[in-house]
Amino acid sequence: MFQIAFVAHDRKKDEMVNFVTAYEHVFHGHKLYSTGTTGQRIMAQTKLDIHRFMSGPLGGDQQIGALVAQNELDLIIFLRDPLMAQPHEPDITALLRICDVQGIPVATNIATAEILVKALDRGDFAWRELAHKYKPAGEELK
Ligand SMILES: O=C(CO)COP(=O)(O)O
Repeated sequence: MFQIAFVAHDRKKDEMVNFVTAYEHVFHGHKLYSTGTTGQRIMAQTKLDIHRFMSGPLGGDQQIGALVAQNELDLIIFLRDPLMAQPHEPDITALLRICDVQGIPVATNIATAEILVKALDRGDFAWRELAHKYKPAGEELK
């Protein structure tokens, strides 16, 4: 079981719902998280149980970033809108940065999301179990 987060900007929410619906069988059985509205939309369309954080502009990206900082997320599907400025742009940048700090797979478009979910289905995320085991949260203090 892995921990997976879904985040989608408004003009990407339909795409996210369609994507998660298509791969519902893969996501089933994992621990799922999302920002507020994204999770609401996915749960209305699927049978998945998702722990919803706050809406992105109200701090949801930061809450998901906190899980990443603690090495508690294994995959993030973050369908960003590259053509629309967001009021919480610094939060978005911070979330992507902390994913790079921790080396967490994050898909920011549907093509990458497809590849990662197929990898998840194939069992290619087993290395994350080792990451949990050998890199406990807070080990590397600077
Ligand atoms: O703004 C978001 C991510 O930056 C998404 O938030 P919602 O899922 O609440 O719309």
